[in-house]
Amino acid sequence: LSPQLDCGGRKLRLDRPRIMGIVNVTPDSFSDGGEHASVDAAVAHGLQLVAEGADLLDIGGESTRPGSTPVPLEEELRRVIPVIERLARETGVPISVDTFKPEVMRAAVAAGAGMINDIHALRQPGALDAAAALGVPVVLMHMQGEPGSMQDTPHYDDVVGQVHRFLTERLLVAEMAGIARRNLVIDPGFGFGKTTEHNLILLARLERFLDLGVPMLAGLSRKRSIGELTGRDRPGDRLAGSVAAHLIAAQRGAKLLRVHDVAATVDALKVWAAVDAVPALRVDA
Ligand SMILES: Cn1cnc2c(O)nc(N)nc21
Repeated sequence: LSPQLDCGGRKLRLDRPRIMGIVNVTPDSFSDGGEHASVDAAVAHGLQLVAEGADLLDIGGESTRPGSTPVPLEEELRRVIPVIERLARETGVPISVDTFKPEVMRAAVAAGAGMINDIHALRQPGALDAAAALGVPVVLMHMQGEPGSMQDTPHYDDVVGQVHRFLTERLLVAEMAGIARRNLVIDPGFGFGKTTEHNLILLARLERFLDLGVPMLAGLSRKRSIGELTGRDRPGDRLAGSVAAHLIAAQRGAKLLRVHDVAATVDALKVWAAVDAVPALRVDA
C-alpha cells in the first residue's frame, strides 16, 4: 500500500509529491484592522491556496526568517488558533501548525490541526512530550543556530553528513519519546543556518536522506538563495526559481513541498508526472 500520513483523521497520501501551502498570520502592516484583519486575510489566503490545489496548509504565527524576532506565546496563540479553527472547518485538507512551542502545538491540534511543523525538531522543553501525546505527524527540521543569528557565519565540515546525523538523532529521540515512526517527517531546513552553497549541496544530494526511511519535506520558496542564484532581490520575483527548485526536490525524493505559489507548482508537477508516466524504452529490445 502506498505511504500516507494520518493527520488527525485527514489522510494525506504520499503516492506523489504533495503541496503544502504557506499561510503566515502576521500583523497586517497595511491596515489598522489589527489582529482581526490579519486573521481574516490569512483564512481567505488559505482558502485560495486550497482552491489552487494545495494538498495541505501550514499555518504560522511567528516569522522565522533570518534575523526575525521571537513572538510571545499569547500573541502567537491569538494569531494562529482562530485561523486554524476556521480553516479546519472550511476546508477538508490537513492543517499543519508551524510552531516550536508545546502550548501552541496542543492548542492547535485541539483547534483542528492535524500536523506539527517544528523548525526546532522538538528540541524546545516540553515539545517532545506534547508531540507524543498529540499523536499527529511531526516535521523534524534541521537548523544550525537560531533564526536571529543563524545566517551570520554558517559553517560545516560536511553539510550533508552533519544534517543527516542530526536528523538521524532527532528521529531516534522522537521514537524513544513514543512518537510512531509513521508519524515522522524529516526536512533538511533550507536556509536555516546555511549559505547558498550549503543549500545547493543539500538540494543536489537530497537523495542522501532517503535512507532515513521517512517522508521528506523541502521548502525553498522565495528564499534568499533562490534570489542570489537568479539575481532577484524581491521575494515576489522568485517564482520561476522557486518552482525549478521544488521540481528538482520532488525529482530527488521530497514528498512534501512547502510553497507560497501553489498554482505554479501544481502545474510544474503535472508536467513532470506526465513525462514520468511515459514508459521507459525497453533496453533489451
Ligand atoms: C516555517 N518554515 C520556513 N521554511 C521552512 C522549511 O524549509 N521547512 C519547514 N519544515 N518549515 C519551514
